[in-house]
Amino acid sequence: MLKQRPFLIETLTAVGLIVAPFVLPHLGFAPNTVNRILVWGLFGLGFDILFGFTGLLSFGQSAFYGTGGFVAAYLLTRAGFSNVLGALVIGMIAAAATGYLIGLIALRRTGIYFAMITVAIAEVFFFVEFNPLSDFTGGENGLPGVPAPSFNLGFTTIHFTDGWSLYQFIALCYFIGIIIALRIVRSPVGAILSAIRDNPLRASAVGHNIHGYKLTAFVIAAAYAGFAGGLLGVLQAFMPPDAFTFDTSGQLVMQTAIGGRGTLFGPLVGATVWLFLQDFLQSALGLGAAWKLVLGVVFVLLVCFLRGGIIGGLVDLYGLVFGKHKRTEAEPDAEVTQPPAPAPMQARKVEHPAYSGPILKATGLTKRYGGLVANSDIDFSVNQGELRGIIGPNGAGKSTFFKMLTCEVPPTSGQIVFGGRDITGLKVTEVCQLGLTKSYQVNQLFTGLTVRQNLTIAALAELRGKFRLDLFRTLSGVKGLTEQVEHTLALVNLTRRADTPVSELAYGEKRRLEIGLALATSPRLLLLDEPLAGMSPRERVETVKLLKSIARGRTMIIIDHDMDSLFELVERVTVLQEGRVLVSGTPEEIKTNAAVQEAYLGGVHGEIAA
Ligand SMILES: Nc1ncnc2c1ncn2[C@@H]1O[C@H](COP(=O)(O)OP(=O)(O)OP(=O)(O)O)[C@@H](O)[C@H]1O
Repeated sequence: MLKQRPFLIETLTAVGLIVAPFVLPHLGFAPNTVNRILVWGLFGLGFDILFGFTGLLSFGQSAFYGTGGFVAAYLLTRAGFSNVLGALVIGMIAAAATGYLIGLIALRRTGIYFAMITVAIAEVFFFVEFNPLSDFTGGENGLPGVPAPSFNLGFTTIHFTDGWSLYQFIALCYFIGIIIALRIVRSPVGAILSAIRDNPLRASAVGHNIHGYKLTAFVIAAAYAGFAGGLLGVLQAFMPPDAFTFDTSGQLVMQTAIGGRGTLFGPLVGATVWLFLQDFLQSALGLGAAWKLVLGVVFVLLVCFLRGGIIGGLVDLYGLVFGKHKRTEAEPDAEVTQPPAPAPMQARKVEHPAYSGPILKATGLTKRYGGLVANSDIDFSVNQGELRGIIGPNGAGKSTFFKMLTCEVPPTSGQIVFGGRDITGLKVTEVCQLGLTKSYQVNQLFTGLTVRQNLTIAALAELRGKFRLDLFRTLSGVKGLTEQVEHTLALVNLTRRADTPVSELAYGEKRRLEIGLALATSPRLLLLDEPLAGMSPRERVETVKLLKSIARGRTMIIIDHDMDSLFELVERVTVLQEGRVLVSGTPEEIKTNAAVQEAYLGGVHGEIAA
């Protein structure tokens, strides 16, 4: 997420665009090269939102670049449409609509499969342009005669013909493009896109409809591509057929990687390097087609040694020169030993206020993995305000049971009722939205973000619901967000570490943040899967103290192997063995239960938590 320094980036961009025509000619840049760089930069703004911010690597952006470009060019050259800006906007809308339809299909898969689908889609569009639609697109001849923009102001008409004159129009388009892109990445949607890039599983588990947000990023990228494609036709007075080629998509990916992904300006910087090298090596050094060899070497070196691209490298250098304080190990955390007593956080509204039974009731819950029965015929219920512990030997089925309760995995048979509502078969996102969530046995954090940003992602899910298109709202405009995040920071004793990146946290702090992520969604029922796992004895003592303070007024179910600590925390304990409920009772009853001792000690009697 970009730092929110009001209007600094916007102002610097405006200044850069204004001085560029006075400075760049002295550096050997022709106006046409600068205009091409801006078109690529604009194309890349949307792509960076998709790739850099959301983590979706598409090789199919040429499909939308070509669609927007050819729709605009067709309107201006064959359909008698004379308003250039209007044609560009229509082209952009056509590309966005195409992006929506393609996204519905492509986003059904992730990772390499998503990338492969986008390659295939780009190829289909290329074929369609050259064959069935060649009457409209001009086939291999493209569409010549695209007019330059002009604006009639009544008393005079402004013409943006070519060179630095056309630059003014393209620079204005780029400036509007960057303003919109900055608003998007600073909005709640932008924050959630970064969370999806870092950990899609957790983003959906805290209650966000990640498919909806990914589709949004896909459509935004298509819209930018469509507008940039239209500008390409205007810039060249001709819509070239190669807009649709796979090379176009590949060049965009490489330029973004060279400049720095997740920075918005990376594609612009990458395009500058690319086009400058192209002009310089081809014309000045007379390398001809061999210039791509040099580009290839530059690309490999950059990817190997500057993983954040040129902008990422500059940011790192800035950090080094100006001595950004980097901690390698955790500072002593005085707060841990003295947990504050924050005001109780409001649990969310009860969905069925008339319902008075247990908050959670599972009946006949069974989970089979092929021939292996992980859980078998479990009947289980928890009352409002209860603190329940679950214990059992390794492989007893405890985590699987939690996964079924939170609807991460569907049960093979059985029913789960939460707050009076049958939630069997719902999605994890919906269940979290109803107020049932868990902290994970193995940390599932947003590792590229800070502690505060992590908790913000979780709190946004509760405050905004699973999907909302507030693309132009700021995070500070989300009512109650700051309070909820600050409150959760205090609850898990991470206030002093709020702006620390997750990668710099000590293990115990990461475990507390893991619990914090679940807490920040204000759950009505909180499940904690081995919250003490992997902690040192000191961290355990502190975390138990912390859990006691969190537990006040909440309904919680806790799995842990540390029975001393667990028995200190909970009122009742359920013991699982070989996927079945062995027994339930108070900690005292469980400690002395012969069957439990048998399960743990293989028949050697004695108190298990002595
Ligand atoms: N996705 C899966 N596919 C196949 N088998 C699985 C899967 N998940 C769990 N199991 C099996 O189900 C059984 C119960 O596993 P589970 O992780 O629920 O136990 P657990 O009580 O949480 O164990 P631990 O205390 O070691 O975390 C184990 O035999 C495990 O190997």
